[in-house]
Amino acid sequence: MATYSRLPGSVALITLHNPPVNALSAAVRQGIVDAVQRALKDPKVTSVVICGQNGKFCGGADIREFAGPMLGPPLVPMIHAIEAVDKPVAAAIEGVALGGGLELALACHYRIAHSKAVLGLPEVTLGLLPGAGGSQRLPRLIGLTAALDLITTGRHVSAAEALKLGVLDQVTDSNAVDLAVEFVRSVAGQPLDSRRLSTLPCPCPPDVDSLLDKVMSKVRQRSRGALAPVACVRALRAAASLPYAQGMEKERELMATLFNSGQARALQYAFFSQRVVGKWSLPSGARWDNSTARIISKAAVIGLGTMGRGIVVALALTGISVVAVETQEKQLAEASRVVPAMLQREAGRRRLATPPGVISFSSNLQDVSEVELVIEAVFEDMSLKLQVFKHLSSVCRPGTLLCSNTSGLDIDQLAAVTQSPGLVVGMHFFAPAHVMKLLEVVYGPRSSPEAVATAMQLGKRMGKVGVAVGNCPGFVGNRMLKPYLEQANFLLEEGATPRQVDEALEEFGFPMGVFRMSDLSGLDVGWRIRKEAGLTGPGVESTRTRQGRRYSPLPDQMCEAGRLGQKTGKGWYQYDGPGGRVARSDPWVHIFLETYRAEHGLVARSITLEEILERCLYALINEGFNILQDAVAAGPEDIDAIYVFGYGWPRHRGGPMFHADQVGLGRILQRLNQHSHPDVPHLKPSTLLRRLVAAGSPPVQKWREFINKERVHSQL
Ligand SMILES: CCC/C=C/C(=O)SCCNC(=O)CCNC(=O)[C@H](O)C(C)(C)COP(=O)([O-])OP(=O)([O-])OC[C@H]1O[C@@H](n2cnc3c(N)ncnc32)[C@H](O)[C@@H]1OP(=O)([O-])[O-]
Repeated sequence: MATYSRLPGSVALITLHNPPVNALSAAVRQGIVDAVQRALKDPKVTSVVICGQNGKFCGGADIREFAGPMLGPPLVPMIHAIEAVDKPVAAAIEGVALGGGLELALACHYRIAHSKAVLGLPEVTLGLLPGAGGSQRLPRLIGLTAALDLITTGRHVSAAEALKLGVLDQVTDSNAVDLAVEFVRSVAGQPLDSRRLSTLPCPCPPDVDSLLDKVMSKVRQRSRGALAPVACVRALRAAASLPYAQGMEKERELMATLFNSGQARALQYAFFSQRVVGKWSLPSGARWDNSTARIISKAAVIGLGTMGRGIVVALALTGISVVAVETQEKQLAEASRVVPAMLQREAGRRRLATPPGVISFSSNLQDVSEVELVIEAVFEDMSLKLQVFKHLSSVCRPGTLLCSNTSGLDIDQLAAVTQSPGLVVGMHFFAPAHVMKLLEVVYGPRSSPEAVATAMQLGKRMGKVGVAVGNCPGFVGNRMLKPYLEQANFLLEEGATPRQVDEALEEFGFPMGVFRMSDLSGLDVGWRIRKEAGLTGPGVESTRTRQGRRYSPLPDQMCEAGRLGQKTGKGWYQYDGPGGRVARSDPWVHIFLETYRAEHGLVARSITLEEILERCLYALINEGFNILQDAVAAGPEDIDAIYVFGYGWPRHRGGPMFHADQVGLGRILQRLNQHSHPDVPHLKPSTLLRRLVAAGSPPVQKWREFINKERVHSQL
């Protein structure tokens, strides 16, 4: 709702009440409509201030209402009515003015904000556009070029930047509501025509068409099939070329198309998934709201390879003092040189004046004795990690949390060699660790709630999306990746080319197909893991069935030929040289594949794009169902957040489990059955998938409840 009060000196104060962010729910909209009417009718009122309760102006339209029928007064006429008021109206912005919240402020005649406020039109990130006049008013206020940037990226801006752009009239370090009240009193009675943004022309650069074309091609390239950024550019083209009323008509038309698109539903689901994963729970009953996190101020990182360096930077950026340890002198010297520069660069990118944390470098493990938390990031080798954990357990003071950045090794085994297994968790970062948003927090059967809470809290401080997952080989992300990679290799055996597979996946929306990705991360990473698993290496017979399952030796043979990817200038593609980035098809690979097929008596067949997507994606999704069944992930949102934030799954497709829901569980089951083969266990449909289909394929939002019920009745 919204409350109305009259302050001394003829100012009406309208306060939005809808915790936690005063979203514009039906009740709030009704409250605003009523309060504005009251202010208009009251002859003693000469000016109006709109603010939000509890230091938050407004977080925009109530996203939860999007799923149901539209109730209450619509937003657009409400906003028009505010602009039309003939008494000065000011928005007093504290906390946030986002989406519909900023659109509400743009309808006001003046905008005054607290210096810590954050503003933006992030609708594009929810698959929408600023459809309450924002796409038409903002460019009229700050010019087309700046509006294109804000609206197509959805980025949040600080009050200082908003003031510079011209979004705000004043910024204060003290109380924004008090200042706004004082301000509107001072302008009462003054003409308002020039303050009504809908009446102003849109300031455009002379080469407006070429600017719009350039931005359109940039958003198409960046967003790979996402509809909303394209619609945003179209709405801004209308603002630049049409009178306001016609621009609004275009905005309405575009919004209607977006609103009913599957992409908007997927992006809104992704928004809520990101919040659901913060409310973690463990099978023991420990949860985010009954476990206490420790506040870490001093940490250590062991191992300064690529991952370790990124983790040091991520920690230092939060203001934590970091002891960075590397026992190899050459690597230590290089890290001491590179890490401070990385930190400076990242601090600059985040607009921090100075990097807040202090880093000390050491080659001596003894130097970590005083820290509160250690993150081990040494080479992915179990015996080495066990040695490090044993050593840490004796060097660190009692109570120190010991974390491993392993990408899939057994956390419980590491915990077992320490004196306090309860204080051991996995903190699986993604490269580059100071940039990528995902953090898998891996708990073993003995990890304490405090250790999980601390790792999750630390992840949040670092700006990560932390997802608590159970301990199993590969955890969630890499466990699901395995069948996906496997299918991609099988497709090559059967007649596809790396480019064909990659193009299908890139068209689906991944920033990079599986083979380009593999070239980027290095083919030797998987090779080492397969050697450790006894799947390849000296003495292993070169057959296409290993350990009782279909196996493709193709990637091993690539490594044996020295083709390790970008770092060697050759992999599934060829590059200009070692470290080259531009992938070109390589005739060598085609001959290699033909020779391989001939040797194994395989006849290449033509493979459709549909088959490529089905085999790669449904194998991955099927493993997701197994993961839910095994309770390694608490719900589909956890898996989807992992894939969206760590594995390049297109956000406008919600995540693999959301995608399965959209495609239809019955169809996924039927296609898995069709592609299934006795020696490819990953394609054998999971029991959970079968049970969901048998239960009538409930929507993804109901799966958590379904799984819990099935578990109680021991059906899973
Ligand atoms: C014609 C239409 C045109 C207009 C379209 C729009 O305006 S589209 C909208 C454009 N606006 C946006 O895109 C802004 C979206 N919101 C945000 O970006 C952030 O929430 C924040 C920066 C406002 C606060 O960050 P923070 O880290 O301090 O907190 P937090 O993120 O953890 O959220 C706390 C709780 O609030 C909930 N909730 C939040 N916003 C909304 C909402 N609009 N609605 C409903 N609920 C919302 C959130 O789910 C969570 O609930 P839970 O889990 O406790 O039950």
